[in-house]
Amino acid sequence: MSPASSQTLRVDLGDRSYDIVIGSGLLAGCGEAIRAVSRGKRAFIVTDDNVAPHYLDIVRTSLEQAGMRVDHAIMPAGEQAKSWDNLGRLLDAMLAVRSERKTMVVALGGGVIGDLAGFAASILLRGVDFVQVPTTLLSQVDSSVGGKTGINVTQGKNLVGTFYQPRLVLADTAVLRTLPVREVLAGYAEVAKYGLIDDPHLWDWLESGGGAAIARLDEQALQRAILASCTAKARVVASDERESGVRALLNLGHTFGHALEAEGGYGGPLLHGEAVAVGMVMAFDLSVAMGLCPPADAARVRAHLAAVGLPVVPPQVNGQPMNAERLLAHMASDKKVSDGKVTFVLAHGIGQSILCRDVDPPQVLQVLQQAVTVTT
Ligand SMILES: NC(=O)c1ccc[n+]([C@@H]2O[C@H](COP(=O)([O-])OP(=O)(O)OC[C@H]3O[C@@H](n4cnc5c(N)ncnc54)[C@H](O)[C@@H]3O)[C@@H](O)[C@H]2O)c1
Ligand SMILES: O=C(O)C(=O)C[C@@H](O)[C@H](O)[C@H](O)COP(=O)(O)O
Ligand SMILES: [Zn+2]
Repeated sequence: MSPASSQTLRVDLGDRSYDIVIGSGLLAGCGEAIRAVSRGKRAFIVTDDNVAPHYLDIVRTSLEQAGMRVDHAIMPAGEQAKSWDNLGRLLDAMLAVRSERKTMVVALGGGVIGDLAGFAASILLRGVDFVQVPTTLLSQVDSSVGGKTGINVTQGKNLVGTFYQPRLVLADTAVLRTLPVREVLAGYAEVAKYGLIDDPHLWDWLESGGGAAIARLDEQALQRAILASCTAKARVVASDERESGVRALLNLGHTFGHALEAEGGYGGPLLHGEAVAVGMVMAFDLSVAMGLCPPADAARVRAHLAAVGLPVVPPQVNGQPMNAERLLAHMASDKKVSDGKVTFVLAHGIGQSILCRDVDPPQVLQVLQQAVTVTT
């Protein structure tokens, strides 16, 4: 199945361990690989209406050639698909074709489809297996690995969901050729995140041309970025699957970012990766304000993300700057809140992220106020 150039990583979770296969041109042979980890001979593909015209047939045909019966559902594209309504519709569609306990759910799409289909798989018939076939850079470097599934609700981002690991991840870099540039850059923000958390060499490479190479979809650069990100994520997930400690570092930029997404409206002005880019800049600004991080490192983060074409300040909404107090209020629903206090992911510098509970809300507010003012 795997083209000669593919690479395989393992996520080590005992009897729930699984492979991440990374390579160009994997889709055509995905049926055999999925059949090999399936308990039965049925598959249910979940995809969206942008991905379906490009890749549904090739995946369906490959699964059928591997001897599987295939059903599918096509969800609306975009962040708004991660909702109660769409979860209900998807479960109805799965039940309408009498999906069985041995049916394999195939999440064919970006992080939205992965999160939604993974959540549906985790509760359908009290849990059926699923595989991730990520089709965006963001999902190949981050969301397809680690088993976080979920939807957005009125109270906040990803607040309802499960930890539920896939049986296999197949990341075919060839599918990134049809991805809009803006989406490539949004995925790039999560790659940069891995450099900023604990891999200064990755960051140096990104800054010194690796980032530009990824943005123009250079194959070697893509594979290096996906491999580095997935290796880091697999290691963290294996040691702290349910985020009782170190996994929270993968949330760098997300406490701010999720607040920006919630305030802008899901499917609003910022894609998830864009919100993470702005959020990482804010996390570094807060680290500087708290005397934890040299200002030069925060300046490098801002300059590099801006240079590749990512936003580094919050956008305006309906011609108005975002409201800093409201952004702060959104942070109170962060999943890293305990005893009423948010644990922030801050940094001593590039590649030196830390978890910090001793953060003064007024200091956070000041960083937010400064950031929203820049947009006016
Ligand atoms: N579970 C996790 O660990 C985790 C990690 C990071 C992000 N996420 C979640 O992932 C979501 C963001 O995922 P995303 O950035 O992949 O967005 P997405 O799933 O919305 O995909 C982005 C857009 O690209 C289109 N698309 C996908 N693949 C394509 C292709 N190959 N060619 C052309 N168009 C294609 C989609 O239809 C969509 O319009 C957010 O909801 C975020 O919360 C989850
Ligand atoms: O896998 C993780 O852990 C992450 O934090 C990865 C993030 O990129 C991702 O956006 C995740 O969904 C955020 O998790 P949440 O628990 O804050 O919703
Ligand atoms: Zn993320």
